[in-house]
Amino acid sequence: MAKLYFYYASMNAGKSTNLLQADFNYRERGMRTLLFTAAIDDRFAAGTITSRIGLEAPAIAFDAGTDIGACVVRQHGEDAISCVLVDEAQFLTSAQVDQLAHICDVVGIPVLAYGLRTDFQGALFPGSARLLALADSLVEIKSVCGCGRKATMNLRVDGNGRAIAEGQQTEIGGNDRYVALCRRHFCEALG
Ligand SMILES: Nc1ncnc2c1ncn2[C@@H]1O[C@H](COP(=O)(O)OP(=O)(O)O)[C@@H](O)[C@H]1O
Ligand SMILES: Cc1cn([C@H]2C[C@H](O)[C@@H](COP(=O)(O)O)O2)c(=O)[nH]c1=O
Ligand SMILES: [Zn+2]
Repeated sequence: MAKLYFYYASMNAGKSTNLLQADFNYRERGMRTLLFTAAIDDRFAAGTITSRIGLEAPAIAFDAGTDIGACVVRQHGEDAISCVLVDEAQFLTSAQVDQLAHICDVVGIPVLAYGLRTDFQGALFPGSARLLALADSLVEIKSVCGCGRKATMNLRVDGNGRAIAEGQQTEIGGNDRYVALCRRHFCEALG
């Protein structure tokens, strides 16, 4: 039975790297995959999944209006797909996560979704909340805070490295705008 996996982590933990390794693993065995990433994340070339370690691969860019379920069914009808991989899964809508579950349960293709668990205020993203509720398997990708504890939180910082407590949930950025911290140091930074 195909399963829905949610690989979650803080920023800079290796989510995209893990995704690209899993994708390579399928493709080196001659199996076809379909990759998705959020159109809103424009840090790198549009429609590309890029890891900080330098790996990259083309992907279908999704936004809130993308019917991922229909897209996968159409592509699968043309040439069988062995695995669907989704990066930046925190930006999925709840309905799109339901489509991913449908792809597993009805179409029979495993889905590997990679994303943040929480935002800069420690709140769940909508896509992550639905994945935490629906996924067959929840896998944490671990990274480390400067103090040696597990970095589970994402602190948003300004150009001077000062913590930002208020703002929109979505603000695209990399290591210049976010620092992955353990809960203790995240809470201390927010005062
Ligand atoms: N040259 C490198 N060699 C090994 N690891 C690296 C290198 N550059 C970055 N990394 C590691 O890659 C990880 C970030 O990978 P990435 O897939 O971009 O993360 P995420 O998608 O979770 O934000 C970090 O743990 C970082 O330490
Ligand atoms: C915490 C947080 C993050 N984001 C954005 C910032 C990045 O563009 C992505 C996550 O990138 P990753 O390195 O691939 O994990 O999400 C945001 O919009 N709001 C937030 O609170
Ligand atoms: Zn810490």
